[in-house]
Amino acid sequence: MPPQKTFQHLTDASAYQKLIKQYDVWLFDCDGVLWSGDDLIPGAKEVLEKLRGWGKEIVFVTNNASKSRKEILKKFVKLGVRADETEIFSSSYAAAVYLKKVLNFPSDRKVYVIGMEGIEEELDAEGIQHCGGTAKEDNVFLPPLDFSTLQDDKAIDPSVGAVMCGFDMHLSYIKLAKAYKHLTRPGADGPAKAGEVGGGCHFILTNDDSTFPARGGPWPGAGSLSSPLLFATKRQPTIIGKPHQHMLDTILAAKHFERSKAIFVGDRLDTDIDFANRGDIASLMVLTGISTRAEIEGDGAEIVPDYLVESLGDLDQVKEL
Ligand SMILES: O=C(O)[C@H](O)[C@H](O)COP(=O)(O)O
Ligand SMILES: [Mg+2]
Repeated sequence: MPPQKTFQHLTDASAYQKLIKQYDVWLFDCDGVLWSGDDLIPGAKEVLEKLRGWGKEIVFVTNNASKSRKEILKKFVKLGVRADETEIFSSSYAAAVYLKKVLNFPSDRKVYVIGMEGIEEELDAEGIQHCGGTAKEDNVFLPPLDFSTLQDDKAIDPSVGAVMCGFDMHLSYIKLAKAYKHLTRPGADGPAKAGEVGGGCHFILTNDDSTFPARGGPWPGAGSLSSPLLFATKRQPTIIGKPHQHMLDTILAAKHFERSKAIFVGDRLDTDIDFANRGDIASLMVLTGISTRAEIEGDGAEIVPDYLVESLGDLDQVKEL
């Protein structure tokens, strides 16, 4: 058995200073690191400003697909945190890029969305047609045990060539039922082809976080919302967000940094820290989100960061480099 990985718990200004000196590229998870819902983590804004002032490159990497990069940028502005759209990588963006650039998704096919504006706006930006999502007709409740409207020819659109599932606070039976029908029609396992009616239908999850950190949380996350579809269809989806490779590919296509000089700051072991570990990027865990210190201690710990601090705000104790 390989020896258990250990982490360094950093607790004072000189340890934080040494860490900052060591890494030139700082990648930040958002929910649970910079903010929790709409509440900024104390000190996070100040630390980001200091890192910029010391010439560090900043990148934001979020699995949150509820917003597009443009909308995430608005959130940064609202919270008074400096950011640029080119620094933001969301799973909604990475998923749209994956469809366009990796799958060459045909322009005459549509994506059926379980999700919110974030996914729709990123699909629009890539020129990909979509339905479901926030469309009025799919944001209603069906009368109990009444499947009649789903029999309508228009209900199950054969031009759909992919189902994309992300965080959706208006998840409903109608959306699950339509997505299920697309994913299980004859030949759905294959790729979507141009000019075809029905046939292949890709199954894509923006991310599969089990829980979501926000005030009063954790709450069920995007992965919990897509699980009924996995259960019903027995299909294995392609998952885009952290810890999966597609997210790293999307970042590296735009940012060309040396991995040995980069560090990823995250609150969640099975997404952020695993993402960094798999990608040969150093990892710093904070305790302001989902995962706990108990999970990285002891023999049973499977995913362990390189460093631990209580909160990103602690690094604000560093006054100069
Ligand atoms: O359910 C979700 O989508 C996730 O919990 C959440 O949005 C993760 O965001 P991150 O921590 O990667 O910023
Ligand atoms: Mg997080």
